[in-house]
Order: sequence, then structure tokens, then C-alpha cells
Amino acid sequence: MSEISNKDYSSGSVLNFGELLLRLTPDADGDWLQENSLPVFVGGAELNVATALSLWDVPSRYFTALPKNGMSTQLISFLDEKNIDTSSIFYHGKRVGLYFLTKGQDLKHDALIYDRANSAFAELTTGLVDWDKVLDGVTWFHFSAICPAISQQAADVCREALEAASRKGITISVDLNYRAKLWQYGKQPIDVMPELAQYCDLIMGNIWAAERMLGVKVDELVTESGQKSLYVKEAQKSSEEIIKQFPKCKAVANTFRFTTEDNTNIEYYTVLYADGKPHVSGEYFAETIIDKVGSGDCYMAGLIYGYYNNYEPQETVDFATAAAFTKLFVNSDATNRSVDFIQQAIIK
Ligand SMILES: Nc1ncnc2c1ncn2[C@@H]1O[C@H](COP(=O)(O)OP(=O)(O)OP(=O)(O)O)[C@@H](O)[C@H]1O
Ligand SMILES: O=C(O)C(=O)C[C@H](O)[C@H](O)CO
Repeated sequence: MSEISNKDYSSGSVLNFGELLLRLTPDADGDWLQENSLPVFVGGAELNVATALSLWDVPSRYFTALPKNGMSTQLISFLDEKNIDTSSIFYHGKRVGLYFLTKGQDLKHDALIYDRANSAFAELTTGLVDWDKVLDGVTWFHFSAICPAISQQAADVCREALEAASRKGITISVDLNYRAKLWQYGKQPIDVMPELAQYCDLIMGNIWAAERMLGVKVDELVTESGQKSLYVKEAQKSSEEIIKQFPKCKAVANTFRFTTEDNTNIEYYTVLYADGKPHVSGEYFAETIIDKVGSGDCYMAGLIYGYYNNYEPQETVDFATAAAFTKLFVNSDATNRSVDFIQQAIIK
């Protein structure tokens, strides 16, 4: 068994580190202008993980930065109601970041507009946060590739937090979520992510993100093949290469989510490489879905849930995959599905 699955996590909480963003969701026909109606969802990749974990009774702490104002007070009450530990949130700056995403679209689409410059999170600098305090009582630290994509300053803060978590022997996970509209500060993911990946025990993403962010090549013929058996083999190859390049990493998870342009006919399966072998989930299909945003985050939460509860790798991948798939039918950035609901949705 790897070190990551051998630990007692239950004595502490999971610290989710990242920017809280509000999602504003115009409808595609522009009726929101006449109707004065622009639905708001509370999001941010790492908050979506924190929300799922709290719902599933894993003690979950959230680190972000918010301005000290009435809106933040309302946001904190909203998170408190979800049982997320907000005691480490850092207050300074002037604004909360936003993103606009046309209803039903995903984050790869042109309909994504970020409005997050000069947010409280973006204005964090190294030396500002007492990480020892933030990480007190924490057994797992989770972050994503979104933070270092914001600015050099954010990447430096991320590294500072990772160093502190490593010093404390905290298990670290990363989601290699690639957001093409970020990375606008003169650096590409490959210039930044390998250094941060060195701290990670669990790396999650997909084989194409690992190529872009960590330089782990994907065979072009495999990409073009569209075949599950070849994708699973490529996931094993990619995971083994990651573990070789980043020796602290003991487990790698890859998602495969395919859909048509109009978001119909979803096919979803995942592979968790752990204990020296691939663990493949069942294959999920749906003709239509409700909301793609945050399904990767829910998958990440499912992986952490499995490790936190010392599941076997196959149980972990089964739970995480069903969690992510069932999220596709929830109209919100984070899941609202219980552990029981997810367990019953598992396809072997
Ligand atoms: N270059 C690529 N070629 C083919 N398929 C890809 C490529 N990049 C990603 N995919 C597929 O698209 C899926 C979704 O990728 P995406 O990067 O949007 O994931 P994500 O950021 O984790 O999504 P989420 O919004 O749920 O967090 C992946 O699971 C993968 O199967
Ligand atoms: O793109 C970001 O920075 C977000 O955090 C927005 C969404 O919450 C996130 O991408 C969903 O995975």
C-alpha cells in the first residue's frame, strides 16, 4: 500500500485553498436583460470540493481571501450553513472575483468571461498569511492549477502554502484543471506547474492536462482513436511517468468525459492509478445533462473522501466517478448529493 492510503486522516480536516468566485449566469437568448434576472451561484473550484466534503461529513476548512464587507458576511453565513470551517479566511482587499458563464455552457466555451482582476484573492502576497495557523489540525491540503494561473504573485503564494503544508507532513492533492482564459501573465502552465507538482501526493486531471501542464506526452494516435481501451492504457502510461518524474506522488487520477458540442450524449469514466496499478471505473452515459460546471471538482472531492475514509483504490474510484457523474444533474457549482445517493448510483 502507498503512503497516501496508509494514513489516519480522521484526526484532522481537509484544507481547501483557492479563490471564491461568484458565477453570474445569463441565459443564451438575452432574456435576462428584459427580466432583470441574472442567477448567481457561489463557486470556485476548491470551494466546490470543500462543499462536497462537508456534505459527506468530512471536516472541511476553506482558505480564501475576501474583502471585509456586508456581502462577505452573507457569503460566510452561506458557507457556515454548509458546515464549512471558515475560520481561516483572510480578510483584506476590496472585491470578490466574478465569472460569467452562459447557462448550460462549460468552462472551455467562449461564453466564459472572467471578472476577477484585483480581487482580494489576487491581491494576496507572500508573507501575509500565517500558514502554520491556517494549517493547524489539517491532515489533507487541496489546491488546483487555477490559483497559479492567476498571476505570478498567486503562484508564489500557492508555493508558500505548499511548502508550509509539506513541512507539517500534510498530504497534498492537486487538480490540474486547465483554464485557457487564465495564464495571462507571461508564463505557461509548463513553466510553473512541475515545480508545484513536486509537493503533491495525489495528482488528478486528464492525460491532456498532464501533457500541457507537466510535459507528459500523449500519443497523438491514441487521442484520435477515441477508444476507451487505448485511453485507459495511455492513462496508465501517463500516471507511471508522472510518478517517475514526481516521486512524492503516489496516486494519479484521470477523467475521461466526452460530449457533443451541444452538451448531449455524455460518456464518462475515470482511472485511478494507485498501489502500482490502474483501477478503472464503470462507464456512465447520459443523453442530456443539467450543469457541467464543477463535475471535476466533485470527482476530486470523491477521491479525497475515499482516501480520508481509507477506502481501497477501487472503492475510491467507484465513489468518485459516481459522485462526478451525478453532479452533472445538479444545477449548482457544487454537488448536493448524499453519500448514500452516490453509493447507489455506482456502476461497476
Ligand atoms: N485535448 C483534449 N483532447 C480530447 N479530450 C480532452 C482534451 N482535454 C480534455 N479532454 C476531455 O475533456 C474532459 C473535461 O476536460 P476539462 O479540462 O474541461 O475538465 P475539468 O476542468 O476537470 O472539468 P470541470 O469543469 O468538471 O472541473 C476530460 O475529462 C477529458 O476527457
Ligand atoms: O475557473 C475558476 O477559477 C473557477 O474556480 C470557476 C469554477 O468554479 C471552476 O472552474 C469549476 O471547476
